[in-house]
Amino acid sequence: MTPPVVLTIAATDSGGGAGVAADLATFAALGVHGACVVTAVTAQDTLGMHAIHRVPPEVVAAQLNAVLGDLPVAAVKTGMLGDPAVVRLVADRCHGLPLVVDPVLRATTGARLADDSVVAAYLDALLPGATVVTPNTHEATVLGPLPVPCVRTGSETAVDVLVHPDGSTATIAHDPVDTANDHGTGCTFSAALAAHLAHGRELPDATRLAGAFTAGQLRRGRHWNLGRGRGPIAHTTNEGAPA
Ligand SMILES: Nc1ncnc2c1ncn2[C@@H]1O[C@H](COP(=O)(O)OP(=O)(O)OP(=O)(O)O)[C@@H](O)[C@H]1O
Ligand SMILES: Cc1ncc(COP(=O)(O)O)c(N)n1
Repeated sequence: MTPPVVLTIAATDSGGGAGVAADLATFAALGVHGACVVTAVTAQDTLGMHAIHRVPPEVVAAQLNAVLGDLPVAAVKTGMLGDPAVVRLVADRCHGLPLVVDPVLRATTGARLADDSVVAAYLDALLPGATVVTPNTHEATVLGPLPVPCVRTGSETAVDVLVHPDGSTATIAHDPVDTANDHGTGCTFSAALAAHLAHGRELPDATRLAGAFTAGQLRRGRHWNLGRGRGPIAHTTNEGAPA
């Protein structure tokens, strides 16, 4: 059967932990075809961010035209956008589709990935038309209350709270995993959420399944030894390499 298509609009991470690499691996694991629109190229490893090269907005627009003009996109996920013009462009092209916005403002390693103009564009243009927003604790503080559903993800506590615009909440708890290999966790969660929405699941169900998948991948990679810093969450689902 032809799989649903999910589009990620995000940046690359040369270390393969976060961004587009995490999203496409998650899509493959969850049975959807992944398309990708690249917003920036980052030189990054488990220790930190070394360089960021933004893709010009007109090239981001050309990628969006190519994907949206050809593929039957069932859901979209956004990661690092990094430029207010790109935030507005994504709002213009993607509102109306199931849209998961992971409002990436800084990396776990501390690097700032969005300035005040990007935050303003999120609040003004992109977030109001999102299906769901997935801020971590820091992002939720910066963005404040939102007019759309949010999943406030619980780094390390593994307790996620789905907050509806009317203030009602649903709490979803997973078994916490004790690990330092968590680079790319938020990307994995938001990509999994988009994949489950593309499969037709309702938001509460998709949220629960995305959290369970992410916790499972953290567990899978908890003893891995990749890099000298915070290692990546597992992006494989089958370590059975050819014999
Ligand atoms: N230690 C952990 N054990 C189990 N689940 C976890 C753990 N840390 C995070 N999670 C789960 O992973 C998902 C993503 O949450 P998290 O808060 O880490 O995102 P994030 O802070 O946006 O990540 P990132 O900093 O990578 O962008 C949530 O479902 C959360 O409950
Ligand atoms: C390209 C890119 N996208 C997103 C993140 C955030 O992920 P994390 O918080 O795990 O560093 C990142 N570091 N790099």
